[in-house]
Amino acid sequence: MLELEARPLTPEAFAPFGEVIDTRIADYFHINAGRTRRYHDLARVETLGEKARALISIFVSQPVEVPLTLDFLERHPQGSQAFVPMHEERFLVVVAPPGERIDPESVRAFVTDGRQGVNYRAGTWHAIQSVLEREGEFLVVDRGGEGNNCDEYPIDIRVTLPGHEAVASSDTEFEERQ
Ligand SMILES: NC(=O)N[C@@H](O)C(=O)O
Ligand code: NI
Repeated sequence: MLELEARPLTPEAFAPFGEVIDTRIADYFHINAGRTRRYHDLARVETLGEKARALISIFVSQPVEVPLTLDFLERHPQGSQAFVPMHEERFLVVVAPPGERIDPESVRAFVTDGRQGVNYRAGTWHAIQSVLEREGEFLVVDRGGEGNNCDEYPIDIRVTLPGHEAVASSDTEFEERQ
Protein backbone atom coordinates (compact mmCIF):
# COMPACT_ATOMS: atom_id res chain seq x y z
CA MET A 1 0.00 0.00 0.00
CA LEU A 2 1.42 3.39 -1.01
CA GLU A 3 0.82 5.87 1.84
CA LEU A 4 0.65 9.55 0.88
CA GLU A 5 -0.12 12.73 2.81
CA ALA A 6 -1.82 15.26 0.55
CA ARG A 7 0.09 18.52 0.09
CA PRO A 8 -1.49 21.89 -0.69
CA LEU A 9 -1.87 22.16 -4.47
CA THR A 10 0.49 24.58 -6.23
CA PRO A 11 0.91 25.26 -9.97
CA GLU A 12 4.59 24.45 -9.78
CA ALA A 13 4.14 21.07 -8.12
CA PHE A 14 1.27 20.22 -10.49
CA ALA A 15 3.11 21.30 -13.66
CA PRO A 16 4.16 17.73 -14.69
CA PHE A 17 0.48 16.70 -14.64
CA GLY A 18 -1.35 19.68 -16.14
CA GLU A 19 -2.51 23.12 -15.06
CA VAL A 20 -4.05 24.64 -11.92
CA ILE A 21 -7.07 26.78 -12.84
CA ASP A 22 -7.17 29.74 -10.45
CA THR A 23 -7.98 33.39 -11.13
CA ARG A 24 -5.69 34.43 -8.26
CA ILE A 25 -2.59 33.38 -10.21
CA ALA A 26 -3.78 34.23 -13.72
CA ASP A 27 -3.49 37.28 -15.95
CA TYR A 28 -6.61 38.86 -17.37
CA PHE A 29 -7.70 41.59 -19.75
CA HIS A 30 -10.84 43.70 -19.71
CA ILE A 31 -13.67 43.12 -22.19
CA ASN A 32 -17.36 44.15 -22.39
CA ALA A 33 -16.59 47.87 -22.05
CA GLY A 34 -14.43 47.20 -19.02
CA ARG A 35 -17.18 45.44 -17.12
CA THR A 36 -15.59 41.99 -17.39
CA ARG A 37 -12.14 40.65 -16.61
CA ARG A 38 -11.35 37.77 -19.01
CA TYR A 39 -9.00 35.25 -17.44
CA HIS A 40 -8.00 33.88 -20.79
CA ASP A 41 -6.75 30.45 -21.90
CA LEU A 42 -6.05 29.09 -18.43
CA ALA A 43 -5.49 25.48 -19.46
CA ARG A 44 -4.87 23.51 -22.62
CA VAL A 45 -7.88 21.49 -23.80
CA GLU A 46 -6.69 18.42 -25.72
CA THR A 47 -9.13 16.44 -27.88
CA LEU A 48 -7.31 13.76 -29.86
CA GLY A 49 -8.41 10.95 -32.16
CA GLU A 50 -11.35 10.22 -34.43
CA LYS A 51 -14.37 12.52 -34.25
CA ALA A 52 -12.85 14.16 -31.19
CA ARG A 53 -14.68 17.10 -29.70
CA ALA A 54 -14.66 19.01 -26.41
CA LEU A 55 -17.42 18.19 -23.93
CA ILE A 56 -18.77 20.44 -21.19
CA SER A 57 -20.38 18.45 -18.36
CA ILE A 58 -21.28 18.90 -14.70
CA PHE A 59 -20.33 16.26 -12.11
CA VAL A 60 -22.27 16.19 -8.84
CA SER A 61 -20.17 14.02 -6.51
CA GLN A 62 -20.72 12.67 -3.01
CA PRO A 63 -17.81 13.29 -0.61
CA VAL A 64 -15.10 10.72 -0.08
CA GLU A 65 -13.93 9.48 3.31
CA VAL A 66 -10.46 10.41 4.48
CA PRO A 67 -8.12 8.54 4.62
CA LEU A 68 -8.96 7.97 0.96
CA THR A 69 -8.11 4.47 -0.19
CA LEU A 70 -7.65 3.88 -3.90
CA ASP A 71 -7.08 0.65 -5.79
CA PHE A 72 -6.51 2.19 -9.21
CA LEU A 73 -5.59 5.35 -11.06
CA GLU A 74 -7.02 6.12 -14.50
CA ARG A 75 -5.91 8.07 -17.55
CA HIS A 76 -7.54 9.55 -20.64
CA PRO A 77 -5.07 8.93 -23.49
CA GLN A 78 -7.07 10.89 -26.05
CA GLY A 79 -7.81 14.03 -24.14
CA SER A 80 -7.38 16.36 -21.20
CA GLN A 81 -9.88 16.56 -18.36
CA ALA A 82 -10.58 19.68 -16.29
CA PHE A 83 -12.50 19.95 -13.00
CA VAL A 84 -13.58 23.38 -11.75
CA PRO A 85 -15.51 23.57 -8.46
CA MET A 86 -18.71 25.60 -8.72
CA HIS A 87 -19.14 26.34 -5.00
CA GLU A 88 -15.60 26.45 -3.62
CA GLU A 89 -15.53 22.72 -2.92
CA ARG A 90 -12.19 21.25 -1.85
CA PHE A 91 -11.06 17.99 -3.39
CA LEU A 92 -8.19 15.53 -3.37
CA VAL A 93 -5.97 15.19 -6.43
CA VAL A 94 -3.82 12.07 -6.80
CA VAL A 95 -1.68 11.94 -9.94
CA ALA A 96 1.21 10.23 -11.69
CA PRO A 97 3.00 11.26 -14.87
CA PRO A 98 1.90 9.89 -18.28
CA GLY A 99 3.48 6.56 -19.24
CA GLU A 100 2.67 2.89 -19.72
CA ARG A 101 3.69 2.07 -16.15
CA ILE A 102 3.31 3.97 -12.89
CA ASP A 103 6.41 4.31 -10.70
CA PRO A 104 5.03 4.48 -7.13
CA GLU A 105 7.78 7.00 -6.34
CA SER A 106 6.26 9.37 -8.92
CA VAL A 107 2.73 9.43 -7.47
CA ARG A 108 1.72 12.74 -5.85
CA ALA A 109 -1.27 13.69 -3.71
CA PHE A 110 -2.61 17.22 -3.35
CA VAL A 111 -5.52 18.93 -1.64
CA THR A 112 -7.13 22.00 -3.19
CA ASP A 113 -8.24 25.09 -1.27
CA GLY A 114 -11.67 25.56 -2.85
CA ARG A 115 -10.62 28.29 -5.28
CA GLN A 116 -8.58 25.94 -7.46
CA GLY A 117 -9.53 23.74 -10.38
CA VAL A 118 -7.26 21.34 -12.23
CA ASN A 119 -6.78 20.29 -15.83
CA TYR A 120 -5.21 16.84 -16.25
CA ARG A 121 -3.27 16.76 -19.50
CA ALA A 122 -3.94 13.81 -21.80
CA GLY A 123 -2.44 10.62 -20.39
CA THR A 124 -1.92 11.88 -16.84
CA TRP A 125 -2.81 9.13 -14.36
CA HIS A 126 -5.28 10.39 -11.76
CA ALA A 127 -7.77 9.35 -9.10
CA ILE A 128 -11.42 9.77 -10.01
CA GLN A 129 -13.14 12.90 -8.75
CA SER A 130 -12.73 12.97 -4.92
CA VAL A 131 -14.55 15.88 -3.32
CA LEU A 132 -14.16 16.52 0.41
CA GLU A 133 -16.63 17.30 3.20
CA ARG A 134 -19.88 17.78 1.21
CA GLU A 135 -21.61 17.04 -2.05
CA GLY A 136 -19.67 18.83 -4.79
CA GLU A 137 -20.67 20.29 -8.14
CA PHE A 138 -17.89 20.56 -10.76
CA LEU A 139 -17.77 21.93 -14.27
CA VAL A 140 -15.90 19.35 -16.33
CA VAL A 141 -14.29 19.92 -19.72
CA ASP A 142 -12.98 16.78 -21.40
CA ARG A 143 -12.91 14.84 -24.67
CA GLY A 144 -15.71 13.04 -26.49
CA GLY A 145 -15.28 10.98 -29.64
CA GLU A 146 -14.53 7.52 -30.94
CA GLY A 147 -12.38 4.91 -29.32
CA ASN A 148 -11.32 4.15 -25.79
CA ASN A 149 -10.43 7.17 -23.68
CA CYS A 150 -10.14 5.64 -20.22
CA ASP A 151 -7.48 3.19 -19.03
CA GLU A 152 -7.21 1.95 -15.44
CA TYR A 153 -3.99 0.96 -13.66
CA PRO A 154 -4.24 -1.14 -10.48
CA ILE A 155 -2.34 0.45 -7.60
CA ASP A 156 -3.18 0.55 -3.88
CA ILE A 157 -2.88 4.04 -2.38
CA ARG A 158 -3.97 5.52 0.97
CA VAL A 159 -4.19 9.30 1.18
CA THR A 160 -4.42 11.35 4.39
CA LEU A 161 -4.83 15.08 4.89
CA PRO A 162 -1.95 17.22 6.21
CA GLY A 163 -1.51 16.65 9.92
CA HIS A 164 -5.08 15.45 10.41
CA GLU A 165 -6.85 12.17 10.28
CA ALA A 166 -10.37 13.01 9.19
CA VAL A 167 -13.08 10.43 9.22
CA ALA A 168 -16.62 10.47 7.92
CA SER A 169 -19.27 10.30 10.63
CA SER A 170 -22.72 8.81 10.07
CA ASP A 171 -24.13 12.02 8.59
CA THR A 172 -21.08 12.45 6.31
CA GLU A 173 -19.94 15.46 8.34
CA PHE A 174 -16.22 15.28 8.88
CA GLU A 175 -14.60 15.74 12.29
CA GLU A 176 -10.97 16.55 12.02
CA ARG A 177 -8.85 15.41 14.91
CA GLN A 178 -5.14 15.73 15.58
N1 LIG B 1 -15.35 8.76 -15.83
C1 LIG B 1 -15.41 10.06 -15.77
O1 LIG B 1 -16.00 10.72 -16.61
N2 LIG B 1 -14.76 10.68 -14.71
C2 LIG B 1 -13.41 10.32 -14.39
O2 LIG B 1 -12.66 10.42 -15.59
C3 LIG B 1 -12.83 11.20 -13.34
O3 LIG B 1 -11.64 11.59 -13.47
O4 LIG B 1 -13.58 11.47 -12.37
NI1 NI C 1 -10.79 11.16 -15.29
